[in-house]
Amino acid sequence: MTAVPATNRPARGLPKLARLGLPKLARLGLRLAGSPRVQALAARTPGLRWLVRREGEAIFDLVAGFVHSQILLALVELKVMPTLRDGPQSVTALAARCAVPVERMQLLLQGGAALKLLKRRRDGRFDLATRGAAFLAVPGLEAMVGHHDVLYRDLADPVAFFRGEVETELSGFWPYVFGAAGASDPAVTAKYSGLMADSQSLVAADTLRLVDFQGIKHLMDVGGGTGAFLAAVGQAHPLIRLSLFDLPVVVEAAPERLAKAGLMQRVEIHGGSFRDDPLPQGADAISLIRILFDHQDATVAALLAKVFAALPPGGRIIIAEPMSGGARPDRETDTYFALYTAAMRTGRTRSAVEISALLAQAGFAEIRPRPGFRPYVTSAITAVRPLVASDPVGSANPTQAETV
Ligand SMILES: CC(C)=CCC/C(C)=C/CC/C(C)=C/C=C/C(C)=C/C=C/C=C(C)/C=C/C=C(C)/C=C/C=C(C)/C=C/CC(C)(C)O
Ligand SMILES: C[S@@+](CC[C@H](N)C(=O)[O-])C[C@H]1O[C@@H](n2cnc3c(N)ncnc32)[C@H](O)[C@@H]1O
Repeated sequence: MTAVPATNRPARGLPKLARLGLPKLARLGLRLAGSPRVQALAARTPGLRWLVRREGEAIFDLVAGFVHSQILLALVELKVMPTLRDGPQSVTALAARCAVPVERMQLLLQGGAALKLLKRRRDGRFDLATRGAAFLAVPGLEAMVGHHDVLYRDLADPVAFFRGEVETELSGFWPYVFGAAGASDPAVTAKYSGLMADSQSLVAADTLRLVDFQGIKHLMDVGGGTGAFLAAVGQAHPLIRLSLFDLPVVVEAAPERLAKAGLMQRVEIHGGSFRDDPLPQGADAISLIRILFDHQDATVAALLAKVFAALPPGGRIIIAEPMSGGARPDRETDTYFALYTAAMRTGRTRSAVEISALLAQAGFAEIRPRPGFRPYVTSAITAVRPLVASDPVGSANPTQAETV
């Protein structure tokens, strides 16, 4: 007989269930939950009925989630929610406005009300519900949902998707991800930069809450788009000098935004590619906001090495983006963002542990993950270039192009 270590031995006198040990208890739980007879019995048992209903609803939500998303997409495309901002409307009025047959409009509005985006009034008219109003108030969210048809098509055959057999549409959707060459058309770039900038305000707000910017004299935002994050930092911290670095075609639209924010006196704008060009020196902090998850590990390692080289000893790096829950899978980031970045084919939603390892490899110290209070908006990690030079483990060679 194998000896059981004293710490693993169940104490004498414990009830029989506890003596089974936790793993065995968990297996027993699975057997019970997975038995149709136990399910039926629980559904008839007064103290357990709520559990059956709650679990059933949770499972049904998974089954029906894609239908919910399509109801949301139709409401967004038909602009039903903004229309109802001004007050309730009848089904026939909305049907005429949206060019949808009355019966189908009823179906859509009833579905929207069931999802609590709309409210069905006693007189049969439909109104905006609190959740619908909150949805409209999230900057950029309507536009984000509006482009989900692309991801939806990429996931239409999920097994083929997970086998890596789908030529994803999303892989061609964000032109800048593939380097300067992919972002040469100013009209196309303006559309994508706009989508990013609109959805930036919550990210900036949460990053400013998660990260202490005190002591920073000069912040450079690498991949900072048209300057939305810098504008938020500049307004919150009036003494920080600011630099923006992004592709030349992207930064073209930055002066307009930064001038509107009254920040032109404090900002330097640099057009360049972090793949091909060195990063400008002089900032004592560099931020990478929603950058790493666009790229594969080799590109990220090369970029972090460049950031390390551009910072003075004691300089800080600030990373913010939605992160995988890693050992504790997260409902939003390990589903939506993980599949989204996988569909881009160059991207990956990394956990704080994975990003920390890449930072350590680049030579950074004092690596501090700062879990977001709503991880689907962002989490953050900060680190410091050590005062004493140490040999970074990673290579500083930038990758020229991502192999897709
Ligand atoms: C008391 C009474 C009667 C009423 C009270 C009313 C009241 C005050 C209710 C509370 C309402 C309230 C304050 C709600 C607040 C809701 C908020 C702030 C919701 C925020 C939601 C944010 C969401 C859903 C964000 C989603 C973000 C997405 C989908 C981002 C996607 C980003 C992508 C795909 C980025 C891609 C970049 C790339 C390509 C990978 O590089
Ligand atoms: C997902 S967006 C994030 C923009 C902004 N930081 C935000 O959170 O809204 C990625 C940004 O990285 C920039 N980018 C991509 N490749 C780049 C490169 N090689 N050099 C500089 N910037 C690049 C894009 O132009 C884009 O603005």
